[in-house]
Amino acid sequence: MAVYTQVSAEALSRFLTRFDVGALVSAKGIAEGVENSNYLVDTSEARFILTLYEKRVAADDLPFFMALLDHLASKDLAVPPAVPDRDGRTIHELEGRPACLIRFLPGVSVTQPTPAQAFAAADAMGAMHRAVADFEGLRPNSMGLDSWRPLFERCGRALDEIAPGLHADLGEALDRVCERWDDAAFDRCVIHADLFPDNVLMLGDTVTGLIDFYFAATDIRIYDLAIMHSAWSFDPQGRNFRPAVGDALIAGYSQHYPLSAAEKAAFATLASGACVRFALSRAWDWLNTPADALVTRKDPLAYMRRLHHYDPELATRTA
Ligand SMILES: Nc1ncnc2c1ncn2[C@@H]1O[C@H](COP(=O)(O)OP(=O)(O)OP(=O)(O)O)[C@@H](O)[C@H]1O
Ligand SMILES: N[C@@H](CCO)C(=O)O
Repeated sequence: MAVYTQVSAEALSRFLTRFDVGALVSAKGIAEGVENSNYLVDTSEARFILTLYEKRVAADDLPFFMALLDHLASKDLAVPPAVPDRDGRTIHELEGRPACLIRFLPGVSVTQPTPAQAFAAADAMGAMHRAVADFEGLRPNSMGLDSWRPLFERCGRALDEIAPGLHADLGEALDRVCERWDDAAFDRCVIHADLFPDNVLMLGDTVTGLIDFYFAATDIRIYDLAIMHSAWSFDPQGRNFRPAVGDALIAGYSQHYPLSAAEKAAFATLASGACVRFALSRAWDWLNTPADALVTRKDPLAYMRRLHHYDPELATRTA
């Protein structure tokens, strides 16, 4: 579940009076997601998502995220903008947390994407990268390459409590990625940086929403596709690679930006970097979330297994 902050019906009704959105009819906590508290809110006029921002989203970053959502929505991309109140403000405070009322988009996120769905989703990512060409916002990637070693060191030897050998394996993978990563070689732009299947809403093979931009940052453009490739082209445990899905992602994205020879050559390193990034954030959460918490912990080892697909020479203690 992801409802960390409870919002009372009274507080929500009062909150909604700031907007021209009608009166509160119902509100339900949304179980999906791990980062923020989300409610599905129905009013007499429409349906909305109410998001209260929790630990990982810094309030100072919200103006960047809201400007990005607005920019993408204004270009007719299926991205939900925040709803402004009567004074034009989109960022609020509710129950002591930063909060935004977001337009609801139809669709469901797929758990086992087909190649056709992967093609459509990567096509949408390519369209997003085109659409940010004239977006002026910049945000350093707080989960980018420079953050991985400090996070690895903060996890420390406790990694071996998750699986014996994880400290050595992840350390070796990190060294190899850092040696090979060439920041200067590729185009940069604002990337989504977390476009997992659960952050794409679909109806059939059509993308109806790209959501959860709260890791969006300025970074290597093709790294966004590498993150997506590592998230979409495997079963959730990371055991089986699904080449048809991987190929469809590259084909869908190439409709906007065909991969250059240098990008093709670096793709496995960028995808290994994505695996290190998600193995580390998952490991940190694993070590710092009590086993009986209501939030489902995501398995870091599912990303160690993916790592071995992209870098088969790595040691295999934890895959
Ligand atoms: N604009 C929207 N329209 C429709 N549904 C939405 C919208 N935004 C969020 N949702 C629903 O809420 C769920 C949780 O949202 P979201 O992924 O943003 O949460 P999160 O806690 O940031 O999650 P994550 O763990 O992926 O970082 C989504 O899976 C989706 O079902
Ligand atoms: N998409 C991330 C969680 C949100 O950052 C993961 O699956 O590890």
